[in-house]
Amino acid sequence: MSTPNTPSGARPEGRAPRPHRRPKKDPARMLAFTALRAVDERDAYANLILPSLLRKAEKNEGFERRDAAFATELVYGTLRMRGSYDAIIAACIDRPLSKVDPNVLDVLSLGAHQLLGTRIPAHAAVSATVELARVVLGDGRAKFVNAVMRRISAQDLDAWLEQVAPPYEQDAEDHLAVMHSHPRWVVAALWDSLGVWQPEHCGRAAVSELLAADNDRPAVTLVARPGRSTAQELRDSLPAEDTAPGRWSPYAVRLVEGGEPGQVGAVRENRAGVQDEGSQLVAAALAAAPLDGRDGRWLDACAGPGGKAALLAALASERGAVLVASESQPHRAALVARTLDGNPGPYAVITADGLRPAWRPGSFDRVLVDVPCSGLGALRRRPESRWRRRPEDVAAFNPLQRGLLLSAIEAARPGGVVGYATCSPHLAETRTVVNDVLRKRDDLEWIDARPLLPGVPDLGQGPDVQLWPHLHGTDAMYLALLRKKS
Ligand SMILES: C[S@@+](CC[C@H](N)C(=O)[O-])C[C@H]1O[C@@H](n2cnc3c(N)ncnc32)[C@H](O)[C@@H]1O
Repeated sequence: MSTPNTPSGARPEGRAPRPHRRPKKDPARMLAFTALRAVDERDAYANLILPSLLRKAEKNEGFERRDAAFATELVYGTLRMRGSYDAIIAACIDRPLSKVDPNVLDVLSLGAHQLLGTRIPAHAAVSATVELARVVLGDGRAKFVNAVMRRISAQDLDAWLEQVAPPYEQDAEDHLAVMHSHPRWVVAALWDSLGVWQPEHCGRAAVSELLAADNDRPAVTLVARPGRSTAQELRDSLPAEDTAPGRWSPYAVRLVEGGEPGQVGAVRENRAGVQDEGSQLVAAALAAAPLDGRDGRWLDACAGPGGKAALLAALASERGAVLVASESQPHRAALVARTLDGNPGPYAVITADGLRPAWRPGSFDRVLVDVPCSGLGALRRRPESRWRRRPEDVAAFNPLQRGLLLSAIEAARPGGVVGYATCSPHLAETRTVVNDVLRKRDDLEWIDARPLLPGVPDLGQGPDVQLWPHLHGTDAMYLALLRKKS
């Protein structure tokens, strides 16, 4: 609070002027603010900018693991919950959010997350946010931040959401969008898809669970590349309490709080990697699809950065087959080469446009085409992407998705198998693409993928499969398997 001056400008007797105190710099909060600004201003990706800021802070500011974990939680949590926090901040100020300086809004969002999404005591969250505001915004705007933070601290998250979300009965999608911090169009798209795949479990409770799962931090999952390491080896290389077995994939190990992939020798040696179980299931299902005749040439037509290719290459090696991993972006092809390095059997990494194939038609026995997509199935991992994506992006991907699937079909021999995968449950990117292609061709048989994901429940009516974060604990991967008739 500033001390009011007397009319003459002299301070009232007996009250010494408060000495100006330099604001205290808090490195973790400063770093979180810098990361948020980069995401907002330069469209940076949090999962890329944050590790580089943390590396610098470790080197120059002596950041420890605890500081890094705190800064990461601040950035990821704030970005994920931004929709809910914006609605709450809007209720605490008397002008539209669009009129608030984005720097101020980022400080307020970080503060709202500390107040409403962490266990930091309210007084500490308010004072740390005001200190941050003094450093990055100056004393004048810090007073505004102080006032808003005090209003936010008046109630907890549930009470705020109850107050600011429109009633469910009035507008169900808007209600869920505010409650679970998703754009409304994403709520609508996920709900539509859930309704098709899980008609019995697609009511308010189920869709709320799905949206809430998008806001959970996903556990880090490792893949033991077959023939190169085993799940048991991975578990043995960490303290028992740091790991849990995979739920569905025989190659998976889940890291629980505290487990670090870098501590695992097999990961450092590329014999294992970090990979969501959904992706492991997709690669394993393609490899397990029944096939008559030759089974020696496999293609991953959209391989970058190489997670599924590495599992496929390891499985191919065990069977004496060769994997060609193809990717259109040279820098991503380089990542594929790095991921596949040391694979025991033969493989090739090439840079090629899947729409203009570098191979003769009918060359391959198994083909995976894991197409570029909206990524709505991996919102847990990329906290800013839900705010960046637009509904029109989905339509924009469609011609490429269809083209890549048709090309993959051309690449397969008669009798060969094609797996069409997306990391999105949006119907326009999944079943609609496959149905469109099936309508145009009579040389394809739609294989039931469900038995190829043994033990995995709630996969729908088939023949394709859709995984869900709230049901399977995986990204929302989609897989359709097609066999080219002989
Ligand atoms: C969803 S990602 C694949 C992820 C990968 N399968 C994995 O598990 O690591 C899609 C990839 O397709 C690539 N891509 C986009 N257009 C392509 C094209 N026309 N031909 C080949 N690859 C393409 C993108 O660069 C991206 O690396």
